[in-house]
Amino acid sequence: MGELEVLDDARLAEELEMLPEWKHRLGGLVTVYKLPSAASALAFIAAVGEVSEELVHHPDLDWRYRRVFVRFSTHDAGGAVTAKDVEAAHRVSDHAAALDAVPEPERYPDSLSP
Ligand SMILES: C[C@H](O)[C@H](O)[C@H]1CNC2=NC(N)=NC(=O)C2=N1
Repeated sequence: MGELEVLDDARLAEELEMLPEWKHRLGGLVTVYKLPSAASALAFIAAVGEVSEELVHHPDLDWRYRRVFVRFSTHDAGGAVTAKDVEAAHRVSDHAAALDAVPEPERYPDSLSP
C-alpha cells in the first residue's frame, strides 16, 4: 500500500484494533492523553514534535493543562487516514506510555474543528 493511500474502512478497523488508545473522528485518528503534570504534558508535546519532524507528518495538538488532545490526518490525502497517521499514532502512544499518560480517547470532542 502506498503511504499516502487512504485506508478503507476494513483496513482502518484492523489498524484501530492495534491502536486501542485512538479512535477515528473528523477524518483522522484522535485521542486525548492525561499526563501526571503540566510539565510532563509539555515533555509529551516535545516528543510528539520530534516524531512529527522525523515522519514529516504533523498532528493537530491542543494543550489543556495536564491534557493533550491529538489528531492525525493526512493533508496530502485530502484530510483522510493513511498509513502515515497509523505509524505516527503508534509512535505517539509509545511516548505517552513512557510518560505515564492516561489515554482518554472518549474525551476527544466530535465537534473540534479540523
Ligand atoms: C512538504 C511536506 O512534506 C508536506 O506538506 C507534509 C508536512 N506534514 C504533513 N502532515 C500531515 N498531517 N499531513 C500531510 O499531508 C503533511 N504533509
